[in-house]
Amino acid sequence: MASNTIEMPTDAELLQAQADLWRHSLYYLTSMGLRCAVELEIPTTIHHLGGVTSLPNLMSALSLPSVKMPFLGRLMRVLVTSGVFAADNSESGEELYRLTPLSRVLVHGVVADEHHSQKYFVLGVTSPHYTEAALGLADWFKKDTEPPVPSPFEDRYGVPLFDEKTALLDKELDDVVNKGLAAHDNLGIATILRECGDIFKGVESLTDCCGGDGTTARALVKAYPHLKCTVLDLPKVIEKAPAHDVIEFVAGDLFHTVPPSQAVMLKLVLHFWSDEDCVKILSQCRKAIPSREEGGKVIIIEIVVEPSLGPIMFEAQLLFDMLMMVNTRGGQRDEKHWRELFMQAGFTDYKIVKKLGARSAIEVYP
Ligand SMILES: C[S@+](CC[C@H](N)C(=O)[O-])C[C@H]1O[C@@H](n2cnc3c(N)ncnc32)[C@H](O)[C@@H]1O
Repeated sequence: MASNTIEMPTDAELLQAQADLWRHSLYYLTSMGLRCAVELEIPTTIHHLGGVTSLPNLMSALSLPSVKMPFLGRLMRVLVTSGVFAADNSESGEELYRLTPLSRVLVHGVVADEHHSQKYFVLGVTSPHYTEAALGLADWFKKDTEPPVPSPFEDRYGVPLFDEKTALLDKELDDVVNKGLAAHDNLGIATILRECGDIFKGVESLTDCCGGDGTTARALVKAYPHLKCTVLDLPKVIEKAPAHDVIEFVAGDLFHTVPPSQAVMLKLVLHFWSDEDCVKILSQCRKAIPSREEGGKVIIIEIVVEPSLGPIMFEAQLLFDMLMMVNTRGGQRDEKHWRELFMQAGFTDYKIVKKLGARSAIEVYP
């Protein structure tokens, strides 16, 4: 029977609970502080100032009114605590702010092969549309809907995210999320090649499914010049892809057909799709490759949810899963879940070849 009394924590537990409650209820202010830093272009400005700056120099480089200096100091203090920036003191005792690896990936406008500024990822995921969709979670849970269950985003706005119709909802949002998606997806191919390039060794031909404008394919053929690489994407994307003398661009729909190759790659594709759709996509990929003996395999780069990666990576994976739950019909899967999808699509075996931070490289065999 429900009791109307509650066991009270000790004073020490109560004080800790209060602090934890503040942190968890207020973490959205960390996100908004990060968004503010990106909107003000603080990472790019510190980069232009040589990678290190004092608060007064940052104020003047940002052209902010001097009355706001103490407030900027408070914002920077939170962002230093969350690892976005680093701080130390100069010999004269003045506080200096520096870029960290995190803020370096937020520097915009730098021309370098491997650099893809994550500015638009931050602006997309902290946008009013995303946050409003998340605010509707409780109402969404109460709604009894026939499968396939629309995401809270789709439920709130009547159109899915990353869809032709998203631009009709809000052109600016569509633009930001597409740029954010491209930046997020592109961050990584150089690391993949360095950390587990062996998965491409000996592969004669490869189809990069949903390969966009061919950024990944160009990096692959540069590293493996013998590789015959095909990029499959929707016609509207392929139309705009820059031509390449080795890479073949094919306009099509991966639910209908995948151009045949010895290996097919699905890099950050399946987490957008429901289980049913993933099985359809994987089945098309299986049809496109030869037997395992002939080197046939599907290469998947995705999150494999796993607590053993440690609390920070695990939390990042779970938050990314919540992002997918709120905004798409997809999600992040653990190994058991992946195995079920591979077997349902008719594959016989798989191997997690390498863990790459919060993501993994998986080979799936027919
Ligand atoms: C998140 S995925 C791309 C990830 C990409 N492989 C990467 O790592 O950079 C987004 C891409 O999928 C493409 N796409 C979406 N639906 C598709 C479909 N049915 N057939 C082929 N491509 C599709 C989109 O046009 C977009 O270029």
